[in-house]
Amino acid sequence: MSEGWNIVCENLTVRYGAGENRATALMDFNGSFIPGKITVVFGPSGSGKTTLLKAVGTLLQPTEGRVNYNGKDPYKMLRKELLDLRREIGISFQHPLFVSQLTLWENIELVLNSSGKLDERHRELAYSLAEQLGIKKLLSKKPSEVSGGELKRASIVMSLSKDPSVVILDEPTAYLDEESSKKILEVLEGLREKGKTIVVSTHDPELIRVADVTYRLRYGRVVEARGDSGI
Ligand SMILES: Nc1ncnc2c1ncn2[C@@H]1O[C@H](COP(=O)(O)OP(=O)(O)OP(=O)(O)O)[C@@H](O)[C@H]1O
Repeated sequence: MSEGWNIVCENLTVRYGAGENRATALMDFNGSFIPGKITVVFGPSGSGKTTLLKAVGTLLQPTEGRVNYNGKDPYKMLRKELLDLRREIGISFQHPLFVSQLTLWENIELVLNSSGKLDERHRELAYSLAEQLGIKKLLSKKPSEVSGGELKRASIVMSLSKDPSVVILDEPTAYLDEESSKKILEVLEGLREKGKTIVVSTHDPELIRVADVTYRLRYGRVVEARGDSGI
């Protein structure tokens, strides 16, 4: 499957902690993420961007409200159905997770394998993404042997090489120089052309500029929504 999914959030609320420590990170988020559009979530640090991306990415069950993938709530799916859906979601978070004993390439293969996509087509896709993002020569290195920015780009290759229908990237251009950020934008524009559903959080004005739809968050609430997010 390569086309994107329609993701619709209804009154999505996420609270962390319990008792006196209970805090609302996301409040009543209503919005959608649609195929062939780059949807950007931005706002100050702590405004709930990562929380929203995790909830949309099926990694954090909302306290209230719903996420719908083509009309179905992943948090109510049977395990097998949820695992199949997760194979079609490529996520890269701010602090990338790698197995430290493995090379970058082995880490990429690990992700492909766990998605049932360890084949030539996906290996080639990984190589071409690595080339596009300027890290192909580093694939034989271990995570500790490359810079933070290089690791960030490797993590984006890792999440995209399985050719997911839904792409969720948390601050993909953070800590990157202008040239690397531009390459990430080009990758995102290519994914948009392919009709993927693209969800990105950022502080980067350039990324906000190329977005089709934007949600600005403040204290866990949407304070401004722009673009056509209708389905
Ligand atoms: N696991 C957690 N337990 C308790 N509180 C949390 C947890 N994760 C996040 N928070 C809190 O929830 C709020 C939203 O955090 P979140 O990481 O979603 O913000 P953000 O907009 O992504 O911030 P940044 O731009 O700094 O990455 C913050 O107040 C944060 O301290």
